[in-house]
Amino acid sequence: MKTITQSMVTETIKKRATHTHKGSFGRLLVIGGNAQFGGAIILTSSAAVYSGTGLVTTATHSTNFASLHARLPETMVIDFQNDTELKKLIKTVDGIVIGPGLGEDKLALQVVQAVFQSIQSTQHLIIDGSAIDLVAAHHLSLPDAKIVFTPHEMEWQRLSGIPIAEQTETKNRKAQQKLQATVVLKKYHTEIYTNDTVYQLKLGGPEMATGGMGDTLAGMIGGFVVQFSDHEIQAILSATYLHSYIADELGKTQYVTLPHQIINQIPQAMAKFSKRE
Ligand SMILES: NC(=O)C1=CN([C@@H]2O[C@H](COP(=O)(O)OP(=O)(O)OC[C@H]3O[C@@H](n4cnc5c(N)ncnc54)[C@H](OP(=O)(O)O)[C@@H]3O)[C@@H](O)[C@H]2O)[C@@H](O)CC1
Ligand SMILES: Nc1ncnc2c1ncn2[C@@H]1O[C@H](COP(=O)(O)OP(=O)(O)O)[C@@H](O)[C@H]1O
Ligand SMILES: [Mg+2]
Repeated sequence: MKTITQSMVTETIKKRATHTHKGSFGRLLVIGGNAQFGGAIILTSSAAVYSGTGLVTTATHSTNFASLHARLPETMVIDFQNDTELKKLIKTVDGIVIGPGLGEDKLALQVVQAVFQSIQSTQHLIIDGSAIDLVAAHHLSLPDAKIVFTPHEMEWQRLSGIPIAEQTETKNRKAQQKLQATVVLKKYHTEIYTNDTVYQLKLGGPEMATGGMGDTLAGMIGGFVVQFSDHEIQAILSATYLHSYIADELGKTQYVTLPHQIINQIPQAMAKFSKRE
């Protein structure tokens, strides 16, 4: 396994060119948040915006509109029950994050199917949380797109069929090859399985064990892949690194680090790494 290094992050987060505008930094659609899990999609959307994504739209349950906008006026919203609007929007974005707080009911399944039917091969698709469980439970065929799965160990067990205690590098690699997608296996010392290489994160710790921490990472990965799309794998590695780097920095003075506190620190951390040689 290759360790993810600081230099991979500095190579990714380049200084922004001057003659640019919001359209230069990616369009991302973030889908999730049912009536019960609205907080998840606020975190994912916020992480995407604070990671520098040019334009973020959130497709969620309409009960979340007011709370989402109160926390994050930078995002646009649509009702994820509106199949026609959703499919129209999918055509206009560079990437999609689907799953945080989506739930697993009939509507959630329909939303995942709509995305799988409409997405194009050039678009990034980050599949997290409930969407991973839906793929596993309904044996959904994966669309032709740049797919990244972000499971925790139990979600990976459901998706790959490998029990947590048997999730070795060899077995995980075999399952990744079968999926032909990048897998960010989240745990203490997260492992990232790509088509060529397995990477390991040597940062992060139990100060991060709070609900919403993975929802936040999904938004960061989405924001990074649409912005730094020339090097998709480096973008994924960099987002994963920064997420835990910020947590460890906060963890020097805090017993726990909350997802929204990590989100607030993303712009500063990106500036710091973009200036490092
Ligand atoms: N504020 C909000 O709106 C929030 C909304 N959320 C949304 O909720 C949805 C469901 O996601 P979920 O992760 O909470 O539930 P699920 O997939 O059943 O996993 C839990 C089970 O797996 C087990 N487990 C074993 N290893 C593990 C590991 N390394 N990491 C984690 N778990 C591990 C674990 O074991 P146990 O705790 O019993 O020891 C337990 O049995 C999803 O859409 C998500 O986005 C959350 O983000 C929270 C904040
Ligand atoms: N003990 C730990 N050490 C390192 N990282 C941790 C630890 N506990 C949780 N994390 C990190 O927090 C995140 C949890 O993801 P996930 O379980 O999907 O959260 P949620 O769905 O509640 O948002 C992952 O990035 C994981 O690596
Ligand atoms: Mg999760």
